[in-house]
Amino acid sequence: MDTIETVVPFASPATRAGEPYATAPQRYDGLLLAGFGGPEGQDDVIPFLRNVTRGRGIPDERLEEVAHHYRHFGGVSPINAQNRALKAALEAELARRGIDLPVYWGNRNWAPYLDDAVREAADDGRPRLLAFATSAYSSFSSCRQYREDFARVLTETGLAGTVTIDKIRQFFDHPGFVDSFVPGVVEALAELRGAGGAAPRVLFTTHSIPIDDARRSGPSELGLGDGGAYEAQHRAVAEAVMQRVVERDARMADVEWELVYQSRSGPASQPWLEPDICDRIAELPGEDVETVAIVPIGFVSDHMEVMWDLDNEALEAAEEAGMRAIRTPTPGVDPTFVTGIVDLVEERMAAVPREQRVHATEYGPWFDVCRPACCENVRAGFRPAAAGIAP
Ligand SMILES: CC1=C(CCC(=O)O)c2cc3nc(cc4[nH]c(cc5[nH]c(cc1n2)c(C)c5CCC(=O)O)c(CCC(=O)O)c4C)C(CCC(=O)O)=C3C
Ligand SMILES: [Fe+2]
Repeated sequence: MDTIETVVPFASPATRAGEPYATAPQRYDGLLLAGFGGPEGQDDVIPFLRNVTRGRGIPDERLEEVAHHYRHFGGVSPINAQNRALKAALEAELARRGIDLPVYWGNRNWAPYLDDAVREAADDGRPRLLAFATSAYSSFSSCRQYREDFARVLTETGLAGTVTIDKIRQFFDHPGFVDSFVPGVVEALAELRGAGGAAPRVLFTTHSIPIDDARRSGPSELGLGDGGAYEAQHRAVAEAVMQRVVERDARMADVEWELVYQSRSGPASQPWLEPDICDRIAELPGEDVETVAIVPIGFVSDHMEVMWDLDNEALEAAEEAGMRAIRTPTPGVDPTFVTGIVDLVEERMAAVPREQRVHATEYGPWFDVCRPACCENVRAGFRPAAAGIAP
């Protein structure tokens, strides 16, 4: 059998050892902040969407239908500004702790591209990169696609074998992520409930994905069914957030929560995770629910899915249903989140043993290194991925 060196020479020796957790401390030369990317003007919109859908041959007319969300905001996605702010916040926190780790920011789908970030790190003589991707859960879109793009970029730049990229574990249940949602939910519930009102409903919301992708999310041996690790991780995070909310405000012990999905795309014939947030909102008045807190646990910042699909569509659905609704904040550059990311960087550099790692749910601490078929996408077929165990 081929070894990882001959098949996918993209990861550091620490990762190639074949263990799911880093076993020895590892020096890194730079932190690769890997984002999705978004357009920054009307002329960028269609080229950006062609990048997002590359290899799938989607005609421009169909892309123009998706484009209207971006067109509505002048062709500008807020996501790049949010990643610039995150980069600055990470640099400040790394400097505060005296960690010599320059941050290289690169996106999968728009400038600044991952290719340029990796070339820049190589030019600076900093070849051992540790990546933080701005996506917390396990699935093709939120984990593996980043790893495949790392491998593609190392090949296309000719830097495979020179630059290595390891990836920080999926961080859905790191306290830095989980805790950052709590104050917003506490505040929203207090506001919605007012003085002695009925219990509001909490809708934890995340990006829908095809059920085929959900089933394959995470290592198959966990046997998590149709929703896979993706759904299980979200349910666990929702529960952890609610537990912390009730610890802070005991009046909310009777509040019920649900997991809902948003931003579905793709052909109607393909099943995606449900229920859709707007469908649920329309049903709630019939179940005597009068107010709703919408908690975007699937997103690290207020990008287009939040600004359009929640602040526009979901809040409108609530208004039509005659319900009061509050959308709570995403982590953004909240210090709880930023210090949590740097804690994850330190955890990985020091190879902290699994038992000593902080985690807020029974599904954590998630693995440092993915298994061969982890989050594979059958539609896309096999592509090599960085930061994984040898096939
Ligand atoms: C799980 C998930 C996250 C992670 C959540 C997170 O951690 O952020 C995420 C993030 C993002 N997705 C984004 C944008 C898009 N996603 C698309 C398409 C798709 N996303 C999917 C899933 C996810 N996507 C899926 C299964 C598809 C269908 C493709 C297929 O069939 O395989 C399309 C194509 C058009 C369309 O199909 O609608 C666009 C334009 C942006 C940028 C927003 C901005 O600009 O602010 C961000 C951060
Ligand atoms: Fe997406």
